[in-house]
Amino acid sequence: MAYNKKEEYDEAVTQGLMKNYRESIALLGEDPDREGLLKTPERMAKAMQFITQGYQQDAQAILNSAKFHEDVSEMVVVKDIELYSMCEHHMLPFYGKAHIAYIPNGWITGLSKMARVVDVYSRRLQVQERLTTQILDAIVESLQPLGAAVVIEASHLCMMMRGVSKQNSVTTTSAFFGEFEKYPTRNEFLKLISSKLH
Ligand SMILES: Nc1nc2c(ncn2[C@@H]2O[C@H](COP(=O)(O)OP(=O)(O)OP(=O)(O)O)[C@@H](O)[C@H]2O)c(=O)[nH]1
Ligand SMILES: [Zn+2]
Repeated sequence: MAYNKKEEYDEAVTQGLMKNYRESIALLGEDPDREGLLKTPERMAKAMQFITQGYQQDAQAILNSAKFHEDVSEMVVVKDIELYSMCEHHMLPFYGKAHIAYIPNGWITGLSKMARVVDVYSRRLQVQERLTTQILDAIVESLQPLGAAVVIEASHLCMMMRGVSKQNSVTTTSAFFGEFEKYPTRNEFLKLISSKLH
């Protein structure tokens, strides 16, 4: 399965979405037959299928595809993983960064798989809180670690382009498991992700 690039689109879904988007463009007062808009319903249909391709992807399959036995028990942190998701209330984007950590308990996974799991759950209709816990739960289920943590910082276009129109608010959500429920470990992680050193 292509993780990063959706190359195949379901024909029936594409046709259905195209019909809807053509109607939407007309309802919004535009001319769907104007040259610049002629291909727009098809582009939107493909873009939306790309943005929601996470429904067809399996986080466990991804994490387990590069799962290695390793006797280490030091904290692994992958920070600043960029994410783009869609708020389920307005179907407008929210975007930001995810920071993930875990303490292995016999198993590690490929570092890139963390970022792929972020994509699997970001590319759906989401709320930031659920996105955060789904990523955590996937890591816990696959690796059975001593601890795991996920922090997401994101800006929501539904709060920026419309509604309360607040341009600078950033929402932070977090989810902790095991060792990270204790303060020393949690604080070490929070300190590491706030550090500017790479
Ligand atoms: N908890 C949570 N809320 C979100 C998220 N994304 C958007 N929202 C909020 O979902 C809420 C939906 O509220 P409603 O009152 O039903 O919708 P609305 O009238 O468009 O609300 P306003 O955005 O305040 O204009 C808003 O407060 C949004 O800010 C998210 O990821 N998590
Ligand atoms: Zn919204």
